[in-house]
Amino acid sequence: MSADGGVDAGGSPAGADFVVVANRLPVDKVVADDGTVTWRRSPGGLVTALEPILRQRTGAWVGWSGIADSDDNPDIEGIDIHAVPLSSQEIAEYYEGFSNATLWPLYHDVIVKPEYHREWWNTYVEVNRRFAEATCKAAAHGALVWVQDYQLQLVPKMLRMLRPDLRIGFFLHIPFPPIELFLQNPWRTEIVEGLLGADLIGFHLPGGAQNFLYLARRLAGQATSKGTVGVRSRFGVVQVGFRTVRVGAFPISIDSGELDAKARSKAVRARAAEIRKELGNPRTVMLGVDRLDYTKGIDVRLIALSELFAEKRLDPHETAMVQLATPSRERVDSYIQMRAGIEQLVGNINGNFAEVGQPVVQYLHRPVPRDELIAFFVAADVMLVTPLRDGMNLVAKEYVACRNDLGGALVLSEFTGAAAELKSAYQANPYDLDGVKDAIEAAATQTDQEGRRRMRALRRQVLTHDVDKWARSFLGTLAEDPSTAPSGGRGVELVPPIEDNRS
Ligand SMILES: O=P(O)(O)OC[C@H]1O[C@H](O[C@H]2O[C@H](CO)[C@@H](O)[C@H](O)[C@H]2O)[C@H](O)[C@@H](O)[C@@H]1O
Ligand SMILES: Nc1ccn([C@@H]2O[C@H](COP(=O)(O)OP(=O)(O)O)[C@@H](O)[C@H]2O)c(=O)n1
Repeated sequence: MSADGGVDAGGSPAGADFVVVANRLPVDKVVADDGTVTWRRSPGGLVTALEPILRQRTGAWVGWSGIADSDDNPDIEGIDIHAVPLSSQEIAEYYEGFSNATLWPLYHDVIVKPEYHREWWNTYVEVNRRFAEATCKAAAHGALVWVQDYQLQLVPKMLRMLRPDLRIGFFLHIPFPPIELFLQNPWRTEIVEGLLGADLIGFHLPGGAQNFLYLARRLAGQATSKGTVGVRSRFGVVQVGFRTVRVGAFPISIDSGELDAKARSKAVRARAAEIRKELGNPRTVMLGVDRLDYTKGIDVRLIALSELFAEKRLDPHETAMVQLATPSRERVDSYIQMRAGIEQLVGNINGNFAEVGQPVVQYLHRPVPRDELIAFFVAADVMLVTPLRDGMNLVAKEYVACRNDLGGALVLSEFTGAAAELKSAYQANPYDLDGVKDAIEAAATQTDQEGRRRMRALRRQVLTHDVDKWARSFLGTLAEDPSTAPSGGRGVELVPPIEDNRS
C-alpha cells in the first residue's frame, strides 16, 4: 500500500500473473459446534467451471469464504487464496440484498420482484471497492485479472483506476436482461460504466452482448460497433476514450472429459445400479439436480409430473423421481417462500400417488458428494432441467457427459443458455405446462434408437466444447491487442451514442 492508503501502481512484487476474482472462494468455511473448521466445495456452477481452470494454470483466487468475519485462507494446491472478509451486515446488504434480492431477480426476467434499497446499493459499492483493493494486493505488475459475475460489476472500473497496468476481463454467469428490464435499476449507469472498466466483457449468449452494446451507447454515451455478435467471434466494440473495450459471447461449459471418465468407472456403474435397486427398480427413474432456486423451475417439473400421473399418461407405480436440491441463499425471503412451495408439492404428489414404503418423489435438501451425483446421472432415464431462466445450466451438460452408454434423455427448458447448444434435447417452454408435459412423456417413452440418436448428437457438442475451450477462447481474446487483432476494433464502423432523453 502507498502512504496515502492507496495501492502502489506497480502492485505487489510477489503477486500472481493470473488472478480470478469471484464473490465466492472455491470452498466454503464450515465451523462445527465444537469450533472445528472444515472446508466444503462451494455451491453453484461458477466454482465447478473455474476451479479446474485455475488449478491447471496456477494463480490467485480472490473471494469470500461464505461466513461472516473470516479472513482464513484455506490451502488449495495450485491456487493462492486471498479471502475477502465480509461482516454480517455486508452479507445481508451486499450478498443477500443487492446481489440476490435486486440484481438476481432483475437479470432473471423479474420472476420475483426486485427490491431497490439505497443502503444495499451503498454496501454493494463499498464491498466492490474492498474486492478491488484485495485484487490489487494479489496481482503482479501487468497481471491478467478475470473478474466474475453480477456481484462484482463495479470492480473492473475500480481496478482500472487503481492499477492501470492490469489487463482486465469480466464474465457474467447469469443472463444479461432485456434492455427494458435493465433500465429499472436506479444505478444502471454506474453498473454499465463499472463494467466498461474491463478490456473484454463476456456473456454466455450473443443476445446479452448486444443488449449491453445498446446500453453502453444509451447510458454511458459511448460509441459502439453495430451488427450482430457471434459465438466466440465477431466481437462487439465500445470505444471508451482511447481505450477499446471488446464485448463477446463465450458459452461456459464443464470438464467433460473428466466426467466422462468418472462415469465409466466400475465403482460409479455399480453405485448407479444400486441406486436403481434402492428406488425399487422402477421402469423410469427421473432426476432433478439444482440449487434450490426459484429460477430453476423445480415447481414446473413437479406440477407437470403430477398432471401426467393424474391423466394416466405416466404410471406413478413405475416411476421414481429424485430431486436433489442444494440449499441456497436460505435467508432471502423469496427463497424461503419457494422452498415451502416445493416441499408442499412433493408432499402432494406422494400423498396422491405413492404407496406405503414407496414414495414417487424423493427429495433431498442437502449437498450430495460429487461421485454420488455422477452415479445419479448414470442411473437416471430422464433428466429434468426446467428453469424459467438460467444463464447456462451446467447440470444439463454434466448429465450428457456422464452418458457414454448413449442411454437416458434430457428434457431442457428453452430459457437456459444451454438450450442454444443442446438442440437434440427434448426442449420445452417452461411457461407452457402442456408443452413440458409432452416433452417429459416423449422422453420417458422414447425408443432406444431415438434415444441413442439424440444422446450421440448431444455428446458430440458437450465433449468438443468443454470448459477449457471456454477459458482458452476468453483468455486468448483478452490477451490480444484489440487494435491489431483480426476481431478487434481496427476498421470497425462505430455507431454514435444515443441521446438519453428517457423516452
Ligand atoms: O454463490 P451462491 O449465491 O451460492 O450461488 C451459486 C452460483 O450461482 C450462479 O451460477 C451461475 O453460473 C453458472 C456457471 O456459469 C451458470 O451455469 C448458471 O446458469 C448461473 O446461475 C451464480 O452466477 C454464481 O455467481 C454463484 O456462485
Ligand atoms: N445437489 C446438487 C446440485 C447441483 N450441484 C452442482 O452445482 C452446479 C450447478 O451449476 P449450474 O450451472 O447448473 O447452476 P447454478 O447453481 O450455478 O445456478 C453443477 O456443477 C452441479 O453438479 C451439486 O453438486 N449438487
